[in-house]
Amino acid sequence: MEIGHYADRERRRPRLGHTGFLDCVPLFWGLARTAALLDVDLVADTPDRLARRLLAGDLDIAAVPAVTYLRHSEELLALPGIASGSDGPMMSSVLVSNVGLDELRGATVALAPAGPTSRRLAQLLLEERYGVVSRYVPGSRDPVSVLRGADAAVLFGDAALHAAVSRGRTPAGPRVYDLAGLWREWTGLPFVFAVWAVRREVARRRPVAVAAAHRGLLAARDLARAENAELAARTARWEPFDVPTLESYFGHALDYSFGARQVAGLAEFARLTGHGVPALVSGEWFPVAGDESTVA
Ligand SMILES: C=C(O[C@@H]1C=C(C(=O)O)C=C[C@H]1O)C(=O)O
Repeated sequence: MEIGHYADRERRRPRLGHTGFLDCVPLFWGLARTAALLDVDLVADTPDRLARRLLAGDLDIAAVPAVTYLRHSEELLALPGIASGSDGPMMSSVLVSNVGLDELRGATVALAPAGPTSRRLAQLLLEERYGVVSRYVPGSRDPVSVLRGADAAVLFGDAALHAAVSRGRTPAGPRVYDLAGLWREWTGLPFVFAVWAVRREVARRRPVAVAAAHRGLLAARDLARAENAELAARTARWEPFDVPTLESYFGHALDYSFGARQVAGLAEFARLTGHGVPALVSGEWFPVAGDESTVA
């Protein structure tokens, strides 16, 4: 009887951490429809906890906040070709505010828990683009109550999308500023909120499994893009967003590319926030999926 086989760590599916927000839904769609879902263990958690769990060895590959990746690029490698960001307004990372941005000097800004990149981007824009120094306090994830006790608040994920969509319908409410949109206007570059990262140690020990998961993610992304209308219609049955909103969010606002322009955007963010520029800028990625000679 092969009891040893059952417990063999190397046969374990790669544990893949995702945020559980709508920005990962197209990937589930593609992973399910290509059957690559059978080759990974999906684990949902908040972006900051995914990063902690990846670094602690509790996950093998995960979508981690860009700021965490920049801080830990010695332990992590980014998978090429895929990230979560946008080249213009993203809709799911926003600053909601009772006043204009240049009126936020000395004002209280509530920062969403669990989304360190959105928080850092908002602070960077306020301080460096608008010359505004505000008082930052911990915020909540509830778009309805988040402005109680604060003049403005950073939201990300589905709560931000909700705020962005409501603003279009009830223009009398608080203003909603799209953080990636403001970044794009300021720098001319796309913004990367999360990269898919693997621990270097896992990449060394299990290159074939990591390459297969990487290929699975790329194929899932491409299939979801090709089937966007159907994806939006199926998702709208369960989410508080209508089909046109989801079609536009999945198909236009979200950008899963991670090529030269996105790397330039990430490098610029690293420079402006005082992080070292990550090695991937000089071409250090996990070996590209599909190139079996580099992963055998
Ligand atoms: C804006 C989004 O990106 C999220 C924002 C993150 C951050 O601010 O650190 C991290 C992961 C992303 O999933 C979103 O999920 O909608």
